[in-house]
Amino acid sequence: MKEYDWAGWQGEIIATLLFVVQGDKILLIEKKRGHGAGKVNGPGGKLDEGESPLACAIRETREELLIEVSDARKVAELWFQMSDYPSICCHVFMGGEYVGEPTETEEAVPFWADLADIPYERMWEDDRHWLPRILKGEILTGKFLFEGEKMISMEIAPARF
Ligand SMILES: Nc1nc2c([nH]c(=O)n2[C@H]2C[C@H](O)[C@@H](COP(=O)(O)OP(=O)(O)OP(=O)(O)O)O2)c(=O)[nH]1
Repeated sequence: MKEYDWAGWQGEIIATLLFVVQGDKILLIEKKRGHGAGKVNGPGGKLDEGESPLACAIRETREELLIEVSDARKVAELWFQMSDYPSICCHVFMGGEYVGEPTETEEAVPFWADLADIPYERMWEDDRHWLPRILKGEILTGKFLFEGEKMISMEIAPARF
């Protein structure tokens, strides 16, 4: 894997992801449009002006799945440096309580996956390295360098927020 100097790195975009877990299931989406369309991911997107990452994660999940999550907490911060898209600092949240029914929208098709059978082959290449760890309760930072769709550098470390 390639070395990358992250000193002084700043994301051009600040974005969020929110993973809802209930029992042995995780709520995922097939993303219909935007960056990563066609991939499986959690709901999320860019911060609005003046919005906090937590408020953004909850809003994006409301807009994409029509559910209101009430107990989201931050579990990871991921830095994505990409060759073909502005760099993204992504705040990742996890929750388990919500009202509403996960519903398909213009942005996403929701589905529940078994925690033991998450479809990593349909997800971004880095996800298999950090998602299992946050699902076990770890708090992480991750730094990922992409050349197109290919991950060419990865650093993951324990964190506290
Ligand atoms: N799980 C995962 N998510 C990623 C990776 N790279 C990456 O940009 N994302 C997520 C972070 C953001 O939620 C989203 C990209 O942000 P974006 O804000 O540019 O795209 P979007 O079209 O969803 O945004 P929006 O217009 O709805 O606000 O994709 C990755 O490697 N793994």
